[in-house]
Amino acid sequence: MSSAASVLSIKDLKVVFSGFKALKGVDLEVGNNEIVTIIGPNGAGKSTLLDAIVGKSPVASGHVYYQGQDITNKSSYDIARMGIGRKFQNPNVYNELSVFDNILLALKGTHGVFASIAAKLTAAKKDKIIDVLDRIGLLEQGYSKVSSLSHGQKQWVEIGMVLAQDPAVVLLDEPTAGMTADETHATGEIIKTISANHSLVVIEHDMEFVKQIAQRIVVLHQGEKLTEGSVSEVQSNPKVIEVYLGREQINAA
Ligand SMILES: Nc1ncnc2c1ncn2[C@@H]1O[C@H](COP(=O)(O)OP(=O)(O)OP(=O)(O)O)[C@@H](O)[C@H]1O
Repeated sequence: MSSAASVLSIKDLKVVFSGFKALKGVDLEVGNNEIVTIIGPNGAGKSTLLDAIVGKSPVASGHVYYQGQDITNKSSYDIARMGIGRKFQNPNVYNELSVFDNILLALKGTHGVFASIAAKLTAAKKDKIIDVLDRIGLLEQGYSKVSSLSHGQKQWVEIGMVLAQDPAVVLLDEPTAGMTADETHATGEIIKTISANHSLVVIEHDMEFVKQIAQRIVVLHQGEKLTEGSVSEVQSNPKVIEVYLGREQINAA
């Protein structure tokens, strides 16, 4: 059974790759408009967890419920259509098209590059695209080619493409990878804005950024949930310091 208050409810999830247990029974609840941040050492199973939610990694046992419906092992296509949007680490944008056209192509119910751009744009679609551009902070760059944007701005276009699909849940895998400090901070503000209308699960390594956005942090380690809690709870947890934060501090020094 899923929890009534959760938009996403994960129960005892196990993922096994050729005998290797990447997830060993993970539970996770994500509430409406909540930002859940996942941290943990390399290989902890963070990406695998998001992959399992969107039907990209096969679930060996356990369940994923979305809005009370069991979506375990449904196809990625069906899960995306139902309302779970996923942004991957690498930008997957059309560089030679404008920011506006990239968002247009991602709009729900839009099919094919030529058909979408050639079709007459309804006022409703235009408003929707402008709203997305506003939320990702790229209104002024709407008619710029994506190729002219910075790395960080390209990442925001991709977030915009996810938003254009109207997902209830947005999953982001290291959204600030490769970004400057200013871009990282701006990404945090974008995520907070987005959370007014969506629930988010964000994998992140940058602890400053985690502190900026985090409401609840889940710590994964070797395929298991080590703990979860607020920033201060997690930061003062000796087990987390031992397996992750201590190491991060040494890396940052
Ligand atoms: N398709 C796969 N086939 C086999 N093993 C895999 C596969 N995907 C992930 N793994 C293994 O599962 C474990 C968890 O990987 P995962 O990418 O989920 O970790 P992560 O916490 O996201 O790490 P990172 O911070 O390095 O991205 C790793 O040991 C990885 O090598």
